[in-house]
Amino acid sequence: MNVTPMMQQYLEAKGVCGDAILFFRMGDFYELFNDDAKTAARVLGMTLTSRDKGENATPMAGFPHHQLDNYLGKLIHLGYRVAICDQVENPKEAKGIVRREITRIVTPGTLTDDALLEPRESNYLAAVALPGKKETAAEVGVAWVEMSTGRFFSGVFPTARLADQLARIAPSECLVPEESNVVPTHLHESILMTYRPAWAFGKEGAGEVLKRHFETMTLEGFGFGDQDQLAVCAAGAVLEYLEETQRTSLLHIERLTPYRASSTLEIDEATRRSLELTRTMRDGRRDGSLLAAIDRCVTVMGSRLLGDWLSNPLTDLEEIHRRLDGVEELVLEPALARDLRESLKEVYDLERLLARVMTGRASPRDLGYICKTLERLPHIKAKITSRRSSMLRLLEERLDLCSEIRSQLAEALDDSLPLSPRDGGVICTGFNADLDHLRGLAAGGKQWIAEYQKQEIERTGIANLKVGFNKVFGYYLEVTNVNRERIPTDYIRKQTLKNAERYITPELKEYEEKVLSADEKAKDLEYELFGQLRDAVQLDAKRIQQTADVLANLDCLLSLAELARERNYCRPQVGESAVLRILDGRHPVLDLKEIEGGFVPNDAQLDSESGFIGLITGPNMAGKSTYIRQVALISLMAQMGSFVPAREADLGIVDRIFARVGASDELSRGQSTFMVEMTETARILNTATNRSLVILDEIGRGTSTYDGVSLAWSIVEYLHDKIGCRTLFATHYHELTDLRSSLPGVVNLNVAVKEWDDKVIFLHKIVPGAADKSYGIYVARLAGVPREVNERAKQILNQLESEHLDSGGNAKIASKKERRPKTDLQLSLFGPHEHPLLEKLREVDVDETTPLQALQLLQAWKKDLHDEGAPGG
Ligand SMILES: Nc1ncnc2c1ncn2[C@@H]1O[C@H](COP(=O)(O)OP(=O)(O)OP(=O)(O)O)[C@@H](O)[C@H]1O
Repeated sequence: MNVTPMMQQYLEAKGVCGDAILFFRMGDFYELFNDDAKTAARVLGMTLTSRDKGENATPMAGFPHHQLDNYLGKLIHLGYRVAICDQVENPKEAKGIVRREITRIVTPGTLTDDALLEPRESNYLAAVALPGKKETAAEVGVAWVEMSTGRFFSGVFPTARLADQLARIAPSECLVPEESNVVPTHLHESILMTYRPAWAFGKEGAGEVLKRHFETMTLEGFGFGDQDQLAVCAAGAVLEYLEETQRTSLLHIERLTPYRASSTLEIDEATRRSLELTRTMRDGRRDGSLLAAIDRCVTVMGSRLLGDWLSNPLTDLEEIHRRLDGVEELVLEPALARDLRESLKEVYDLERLLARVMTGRASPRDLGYICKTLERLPHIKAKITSRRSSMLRLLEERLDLCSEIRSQLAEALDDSLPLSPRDGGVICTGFNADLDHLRGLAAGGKQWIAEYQKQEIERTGIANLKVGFNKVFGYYLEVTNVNRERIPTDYIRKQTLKNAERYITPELKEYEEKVLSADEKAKDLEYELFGQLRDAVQLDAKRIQQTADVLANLDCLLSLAELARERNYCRPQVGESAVLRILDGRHPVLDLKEIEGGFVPNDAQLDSESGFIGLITGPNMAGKSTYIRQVALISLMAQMGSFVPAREADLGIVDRIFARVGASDELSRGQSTFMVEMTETARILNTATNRSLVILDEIGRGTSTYDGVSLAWSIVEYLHDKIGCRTLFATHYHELTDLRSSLPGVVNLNVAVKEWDDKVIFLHKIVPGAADKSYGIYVARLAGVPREVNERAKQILNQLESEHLDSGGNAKIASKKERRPKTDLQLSLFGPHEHPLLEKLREVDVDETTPLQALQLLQAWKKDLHDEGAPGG
């Protein structure tokens, strides 16, 4: 097969971009070939064509170059890597075929394009390093970087906690050694796994790459010691990958911060999911999560940092108080807070702007945004000077005004700036004398041309003679054919049109030269000056980065203060003792929603005196899950330094929060709901300490009643006797309320319900004592289960309540004779003969049936009946 030189070039590029899809620039288009074209046709619906015919036929698909972001974005979000091969020389100057090179490889974790990033969310690339090839090793190193801002962290974690850490970081891509399966497969759905050669994670290579990048002899200066070897390996693998994929500078990654898990509250993966901290359980989106509900930041930097605060609540009392003090001061000074928020509204995304400067991608407009942001600083600094709280004082101290670079930018930049630095209009008049001179020349030349046109009209008497300009001939004189006779002899003909002729004169050409070259020189000079400005910003990068961090912190405090004021939150007392006392607590997310009758606040008290294990019984839909979740969220919010939705709260620091709430969709893990529930419960029992907070909902529901009760019973005993941690346990098993008599730390709670006129009203109020009824049947009625089924269920319930269970543990239902007086419901329902459905109905354990299951059963029964009645059925 003949390969054209262009195709040869394509194949070479393809050879070095691994499994990435290659966008190959040809003129004004990006083209995809072979399998790449087929993939794009399949996943993006691009039209598949063919280049050449016969044996050389090559599948091909393409799009206009200005749609790059669009196609790139789609592929990246679908989890593909994309390599971009651009033309790197001007086709006009090319000798032979134009030179092309891969200019970057874009992957989900290395995005820097604004168009492809969520402004309010961090986008991390992570790497996991293992000691040698040992997957069974006790520890792993994990590093993660945010390419668009340059934030870079690394730490060592127990291998058993890897999934928890990855859930916390939520990277979009993760580098792992080839052939390693260290990352649990269920995480592969949300994180693109990129396999790298083992050497990339090696001790020597990693150390070298880091030292070279940071230009240091050792990493001790960053706080890394011998025990952090794996953290260094992971960080090295990250940098090595960035060097390979990014063809731009990585200067904005100027620090590697060691991450110490001990200073943050541990939240495992399942808990994070159950509590919907930063994403919802149902669709994994930010909307609907706790973060979205509490975010009142006015800058995107603030929003990203708030996400970090929420994902990493603190355990250090002093640090928690520092944040709370800062929030409190802003709550108590609403005018100050308002003023600061107004100022922050004019602050741009300094972190990402700076990263663009460092990687050489900043536009003149970006520099303008940096300048505008820096101009807000003196006002902000003045406002936070001499404040009471140490947090605000510290922020004030760290807020570097960056005055020199600010005035440099302000003096140089024009008011309205272009996107491209090459088109001129970047530098304002008065900044550079040479530039002003060139612009004067260009403008003067234009003026001369206008005069010249006037003069020539007078000289020739041709009223419609005009001077025009095009790229091929430059300036010309245009005369319509009617006036051809009057053309002076010194006109030189250049171009003939249908109705007119175009001429030049030596004089015109001379001025053209002046104008064009002045214009061009002015643009070149502007480009040079722009480059100098960009370099100047680069030199001050550290200072600007620090200021960006201050602004983000300030915005977070203001956001928390705004929320506290808006929703009437209180400052929690946070201390060392193992108490949990909340008065009139509310669920931070539901509290914001319109709920009929309003959200009902609830108290909570867990401590060694009044009981540290709260056992909550109550009907379905009463609000048990909401209540226990709300207690966990309030504790967590307090430890991130936030005020909490309550009238009062006294919360002893917790080291870990465990929540097993609601069955999530576990099918993808290939495990039954019950298995997952027990695995998670096992983890809680094995890792909780007496400083932890445990929230359990309906444990044991997925198995038979006796199994379930027994398990739930022994779990509560274990938590009580062996762990002694604050616990809330919501359950349907009323039997468990007997635990109170044998375990002094257990306190029974239930959700108040009012019965009125055969109806049940959920009051959503948690009250002391055990629930005496289940109300599942009422809930089934609410869900729309037909009245007949409901009536019969009530009957069965009455029987069960009087007779309980038989010796085999099965629901004992009265025999036919006992059960059926003449007016009995079954007669009217199913006729005089025992219908097979009755047997099925008897088998139903109403206590164990959710409204949904009841509906499904009913549907199945109706179908049976229908099939039976059908002709021939
Ligand atoms: N304190 C409250 N104030 C007002 N409405 C509430 C309150 N708590 C819960 N609700 C409402 O009740 C609904 C059911 O709450 P929740 O899911 O917590 O009940 P549950 O007792 O856990 O039910 P199940 O046992 O069926 O899971 C919620 O969706 C909410 O609309």
